[in-house]
Formats: sequence, C-alpha cells, structure tokens
Amino acid sequence: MMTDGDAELYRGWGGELVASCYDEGTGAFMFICVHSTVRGPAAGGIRLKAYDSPGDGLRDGMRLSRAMSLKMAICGAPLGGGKAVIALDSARGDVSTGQRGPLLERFAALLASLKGTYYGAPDMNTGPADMDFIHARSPYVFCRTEERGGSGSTTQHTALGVFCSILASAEFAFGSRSLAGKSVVVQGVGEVGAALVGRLVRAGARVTISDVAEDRVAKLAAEFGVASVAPEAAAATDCDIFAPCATGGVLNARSIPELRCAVVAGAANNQLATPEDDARLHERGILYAPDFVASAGGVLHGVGLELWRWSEAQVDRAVEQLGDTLLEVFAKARAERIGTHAAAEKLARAKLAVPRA
Ligand SMILES: NC(=O)c1ccc[n+]([C@@H]2O[C@H](COP(=O)([O-])OP(=O)(O)OC[C@H]3O[C@@H](n4cnc5c(N)ncnc54)[C@H](O)[C@@H]3O)[C@@H](O)[C@H]2O)c1
Repeated sequence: MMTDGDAELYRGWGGELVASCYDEGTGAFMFICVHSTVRGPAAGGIRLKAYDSPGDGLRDGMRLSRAMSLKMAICGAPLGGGKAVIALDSARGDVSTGQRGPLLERFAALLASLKGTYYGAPDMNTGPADMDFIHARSPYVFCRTEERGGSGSTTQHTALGVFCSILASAEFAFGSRSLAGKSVVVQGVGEVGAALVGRLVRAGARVTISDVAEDRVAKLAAEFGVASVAPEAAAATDCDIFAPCATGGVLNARSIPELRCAVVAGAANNQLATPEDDARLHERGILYAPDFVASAGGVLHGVGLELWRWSEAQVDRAVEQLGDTLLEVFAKARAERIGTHAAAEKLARAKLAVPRA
C-alpha cells in the first residue's frame, strides 16, 4: 500500500514510471526508475547498495534518474534518464556470493519486462561482468566486458571528464588551467578517484586523498607519495580544489559553511543534498562544477563506443569538451547571477526536451 510519504515522493519526482519487485531470497527490493524517455530509451547505472529502508532506495533511484536525464541531455546522448536500485536490507548485510546470481537473475527478469524502455549500466557495486550476466538473460544493458562485445569499464573516461572539469574550473576561478602547485583534496579514491589522483599528480597538483577504506589510501599514498586526511575532515580541509568522488549529498547546509576551497569539482553523483545548496555555494563564492556535467564521461564512453561506434580517440575528444560545456555553464551563471547547477540545468533543458523534474 502506498503511504502519504510515497505519494509525495512521486509528486516531487516528475518521472515517467517505476518498475519494482521484491526478492525473497535476499530481502532486497528492486526499483527501475524511468525518469524520461523523451530523447530515447532511459539509461543509467544499476546500483547495488544497502539501505535502511526500501523507501530510501526508491528515493535514491528517483533522484539519480532525474540527474541522468540532465546528464544525457547535456552531452547530447539519444537517451533519457533512468536508474536502477537493488536495495539490500541493511539489517541483513551484504549478499553472499551464492545469492548474487539469483538476485541478478531476478533483476534481469524485471529489466526484461520493460522491453527496452530502460537500459542498465554498471554503478556502485556492479561492473561489466555483472552486465555480461544480465545481458545473457535480458539484452538491455551497456558496458559489458570487451570480451563479450561491450565497451567495458567507464572509469577512465569518467576520470578524464572530471580532470578536464577541474582544468576548466581552474581556468575560470584562477585564470589559468595550470594545476602546478594547486592543492586538491580528492574525497573517495575508489575506481574514479584513484584514476583522477594519477592525472592530478602528473599535472603537478599537490594532492591530498581521503577514503573510509584505509587500504586504498595506503596503496595510493605509497604509489604517488600523496598526503591523506581523515574522512570526516576531508570537506573542511584547506585547499584550492575539493573533488568529491565518493558518495552523494556531501554538499549540504552543514558542510558548505565549513568548506575552505575555491572550487568543487568531482565525480560523485548528486553532490548537492538539496537544490538550495546550489545557492549556498554561490553565496559563498565557491565555483561548483555541476556533477551531471563533470561526471558525464562515463555516459560518453558507453554511448560513444556502443551506440555511435566512435573510436577511443573520438570519445576522448568528446569527454575533453565537457570542460568547454562547463565554461559555458560558468559564464551563464555569472551573467544571470545564479548558481552553476541552476545554470547547467537551464542549458540542459533549453538544448533538449527534458520534462519538468
Ligand atoms: N564509475 C563511473 O564511471 C562513474 C560515473 C559517473 C559518476 N560516478 C560516481 O562517482 C563516484 C565514485 O565512483 P567510483 O566508480 O569510483 O566508485 P567506487 O565505489 O569505486 O569508489 C568510491 C570510494 O568512495 C569511498 N567512500 C565511501 N564513503 C566515503 C566517505 N564518506 N568518505 C571518503 N570516502 C568514501 C569508498 O570507500 C570507495 O573507495 C560515485 O558517486 C559514482 O556514483 C561514477
């Protein structure tokens, strides 16, 4: 039965449909959120994550699918926004190796029922090998392994896009794209964050890293000789550029007053906890590279290689151009005296027909 809270969730979302089911074996709820099919079938990652309640998983899927509509629009993909969430029961903990296959089979059946209205891709805790597994049961996925004919991991192109976003942000904020001597805090050094650290170090930046996974911090610190900071202190660390590459919601009413950076540019999806946080950053004079632009390299990877049949070099060029898109966003925000997220959203909606979110 739908509660008043659920109804509110749907009203505020503005999307097209949610397909859902329950997996008895694991206690997981699954949601496929199709925000928009105006530009083409919806597409977006398949997130496997533990949530305190199924409603939290649904809320996450809805918000992420809306951001995917903007991401698809801003980079010209012939796709709409969607997101799938496999919401594990946090009280039961992670799924065992033996449970993972049946769980993904259940998900593949839900995916098949949509008959191509939504295409999945790797996201948190799912990778190209999972896409191979799902594809064998339901063909609506991007980014299978290269051995199985897919475009493989999006990591490097996402990291390239974030790096180019940092260069464009530096140009706008500091008047130069040079990162030599610039201090950068990278929050979250998983797949994308670690690849970004390599690029930043090679560009001469003074990098500080932070992650809840201590082994990842130790490995990267040893590899690149970078400093580290405790996870709870990362956002408030004095630096030129803060790069959130961990989870969403890191820019909020509590953290924004504590930021000690000039620029925020990172890979994490949905960095703003609420729409008001865009204005909060604007008021503090912090230049924010909207996440749905900065992290669009992964979309360009999958769409470029699999739909447009681009070469790697063509994808690289398109990803590098995300920096130019950001400069357009920053100029619009300055001219209209609005937050950069609002400016990017206006650009996405004006360029392309995206329904009200
Ligand atoms: N992989 C892609 O192509 C892609 C594309 C677009 C957006 N993103 C987004 O970028 C972010 C990173 O993606 P990824 O593929 O590197 O994920 P990942 O899971 O490989 O890495 C995330 C890292 O963040 C760390 N982390 C989690 N909570 C943290 C905290 N509170 N403080 C510090 N570290 C914390 C984790 O330990 C992990 O090392 C995610 O938000 C993802 O949704 C990724």
